[in-house]
Amino acid sequence: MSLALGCVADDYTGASDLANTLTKAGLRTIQTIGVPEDDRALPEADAVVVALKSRSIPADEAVARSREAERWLRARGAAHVMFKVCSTFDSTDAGNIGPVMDALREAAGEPIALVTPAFPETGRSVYQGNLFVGAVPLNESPLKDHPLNPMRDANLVRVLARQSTGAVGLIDTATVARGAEAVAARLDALAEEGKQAAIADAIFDADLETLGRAIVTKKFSVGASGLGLGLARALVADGRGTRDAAGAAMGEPVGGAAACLAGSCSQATLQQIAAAEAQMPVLRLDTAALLAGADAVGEALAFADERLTAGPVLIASSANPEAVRALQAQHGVDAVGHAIETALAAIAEGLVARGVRRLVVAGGETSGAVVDRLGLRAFLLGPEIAAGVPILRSAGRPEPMLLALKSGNFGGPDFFGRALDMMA
Ligand SMILES: Nc1ncnc2c1ncn2[C@@H]1O[C@H](COP(=O)(O)OP(=O)(O)O)[C@@H](O)[C@H]1O
Ligand SMILES: O=C(O)[C@@H](O)C(=O)COP(=O)(O)O
Repeated sequence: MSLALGCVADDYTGASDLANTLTKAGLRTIQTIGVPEDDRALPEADAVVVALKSRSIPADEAVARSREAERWLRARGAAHVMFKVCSTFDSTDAGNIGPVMDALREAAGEPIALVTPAFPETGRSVYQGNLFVGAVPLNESPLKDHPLNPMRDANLVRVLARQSTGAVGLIDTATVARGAEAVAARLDALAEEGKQAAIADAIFDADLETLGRAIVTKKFSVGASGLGLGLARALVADGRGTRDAAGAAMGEPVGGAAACLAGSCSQATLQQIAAAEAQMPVLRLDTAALLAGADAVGEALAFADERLTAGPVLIASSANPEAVRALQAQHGVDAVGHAIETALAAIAEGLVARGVRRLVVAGGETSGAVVDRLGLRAFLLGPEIAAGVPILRSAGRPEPMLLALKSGNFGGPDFFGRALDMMA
């Protein structure tokens, strides 16, 4: 396998989002869960996205896992490795974007890393270093209430500087408008000044194409799906792609029952759960009772047992920001997140034991817990359900499964119904 592009993603939904973008742009892409144990089990690909669950773990562990993934990708020919972070730059001042970026940049031997989370297709744009979510700055968006990493500063030069050991500069929109050579020159100039990272403005896909052309010959970058798009288009223009890569891996229907799980508390997911009430039975977990030791998993599986033969069910822990804060104040942020993720993963395992073969999961950390519990190791890319959310087909499992791992913030109000229709 000689890869045109290698990617290390800090969560599983983010990895499937990026793999979807690369596939649509013309790179045959595989998503692996962690570093694969055996290369021979993987089909030929132009790009591999190694998905890690490293966004909210201690920084030194995130660095170690990311370095291992980067070494694996380089050994398979990836001259450029992109570190995939969230388009809303989800992180805390302790990391993990800064520490992982510092370590991978140094390993690549690059003096400076270009960084941009812009993803115009989903409304994420960067102007003068400030990240906008739709029409509002990041700190005024629903991300200000994220249960694990509330984002309270839209200025990414500042945010990244607090996490990185190096100084951070800016490649502004006027420079990007002058083209790839101007971007490359500005990157060199910032490196000369001693900057080790540069936030790059990008508002439209054309800006990301410029950035992709400017850095495709460098060894390392940091971004969300938009930068993946820019890099993929530059590589395809260079003859490194595959025609008809998109949606090719959907395969035969997998049959079995279908279900949805939601652990995301994002505004988009809360609306999607409300809309799903009209389409399927919905169980809202009693999270206070779960934290107090009640058998929420047993109750959820009993709920599913009574209904699964008639059609899909949705089981959700999701709650509004006030309820999330109240539970966290009582038990602590980490304990709440861990207990709920563990319960949803156990419910997923129970559902699969009951014949579920098509599973939709909302939430990045939640998807990580579920996929790990199910022991899934790699995915092939099927068609796109909504921007940033593809259908995934499990690889290397005797009985294949279809999954959709939805970033909390992605998808329209009808997401769950639409995903189930497309996975039928
Ligand atoms: N009712 C709740 N109260 C507090 N935390 C919750 C609740 N439901 C889920 N969580 C936790 O919130 C976090 C949501 O993160 P994640 O799954 O990554 O969603 P998103 O994709 O929206 O970021 C998880 O750790 C999850 O366990
Ligand atoms: O870039 C994005 O917005 C997504 O790909 C992503 O990383 C999803 O993270 P979650 O919202 O935590 O699922």
